[in-house]
Amino acid sequence: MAERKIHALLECGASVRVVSPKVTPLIKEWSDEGRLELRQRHYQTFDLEGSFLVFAATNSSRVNHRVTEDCRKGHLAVNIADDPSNSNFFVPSVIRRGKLSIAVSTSGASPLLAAKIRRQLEKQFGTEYEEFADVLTEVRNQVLNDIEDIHARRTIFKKLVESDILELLREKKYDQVKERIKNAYCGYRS
Ligand SMILES: C[C@@]1(CC(=O)O)C2=NC(=C\c3[nH]c(c(CCC(=O)O)c3CC(=O)O)Cc3[nH]c(c(CC(=O)O)c3CCC(=O)O)/C=C3\N/C(=C\2)[C@@H](CCC(=O)O)[C@]3(C)CC(=O)O)/[C@H]1CCC(=O)O
Ligand SMILES: NC(=O)c1ccc[n+]([C@@H]2O[C@H](COP(=O)([O-])OP(=O)(O)OC[C@H]3O[C@@H](n4cnc5c(N)ncnc54)[C@H](O)[C@@H]3O)[C@@H](O)[C@H]2O)c1
Repeated sequence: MAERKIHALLECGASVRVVSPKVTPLIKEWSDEGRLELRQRHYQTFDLEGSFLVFAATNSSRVNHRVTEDCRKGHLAVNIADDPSNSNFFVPSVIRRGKLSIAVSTSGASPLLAAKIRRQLEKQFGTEYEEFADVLTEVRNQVLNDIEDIHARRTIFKKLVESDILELLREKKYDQVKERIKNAYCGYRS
């Protein structure tokens, strides 16, 4: 379980500290590669020093409870593997498409349901959304720079989001994408 959470944290660029007498081969590999800090021993309160998010993920509810109490005293956000009702945050099931993230949470009711909905959404939101978000970023920066009227900007953004650019990206018709962007701008550029 810790391995999965660590993987997600590393993917997000977090700096990770692991405290455990035993670790999986993959966690050991990440440690050897210098991708995380490994303290290969039992948990001590001072392991929390400098932390922002804490995951109490041992197989001992006594130890998890102790970590939770230490976090409360230190005002740290803690996720408890075997006691969701006492966690102060849950990890959602996430789809990432570049700058776009879609998170699904059942507030602890059923992680399997969250994962099922994630798989359904993955089909609906394909990899073209990554390109779409990149195109929108570029155009939005241009519009923010070129057009002062906030209502005009909103009209342009609405036109772009509701255009067929997404389908065009899916079909790799990049010339037509440029055309749509030009059209959205039409009449506004000073
Ligand atoms: C979304 C995801 C993210 C992630 O962890 O990366 C996630 N769990 C995932 C998978 C998963 N977890 C479990 C199974 C086995 C089937 C089952 O038991 O249902 C599977 C399925 C699998 O392995 O495929 C077991 C399990 N999970 C929790 C408990 C404790 C309890 O409920 O008491 C137990 C029982 C342990 C035991 O048996 O002792 C608790 C939590 N798990 C959460 C998140 C939080 C609520 C999220 C929400 O409801 O939205 C919460 C509350 C705390 C947290 O961890 O933040 C990820 C799917 C990623 C994806 O595929 O997209
Ligand atoms: N939230 C979730 O998604 C989820 C999923 C599966 C399991 N769980 C829960 O997570 C917990 C862990 O499950 P697992 O399958 O990863 O167990 P596991 O036995 O594979 O791993 C437990 C780890 O805790 C370490 N540990 C034990 N005592 C420790 C201490 N005092 N200090 C530091 N580390 C210590 C062990 O060395 C081991 O590496 C269980 O309570 C389980 O119910 C939660």
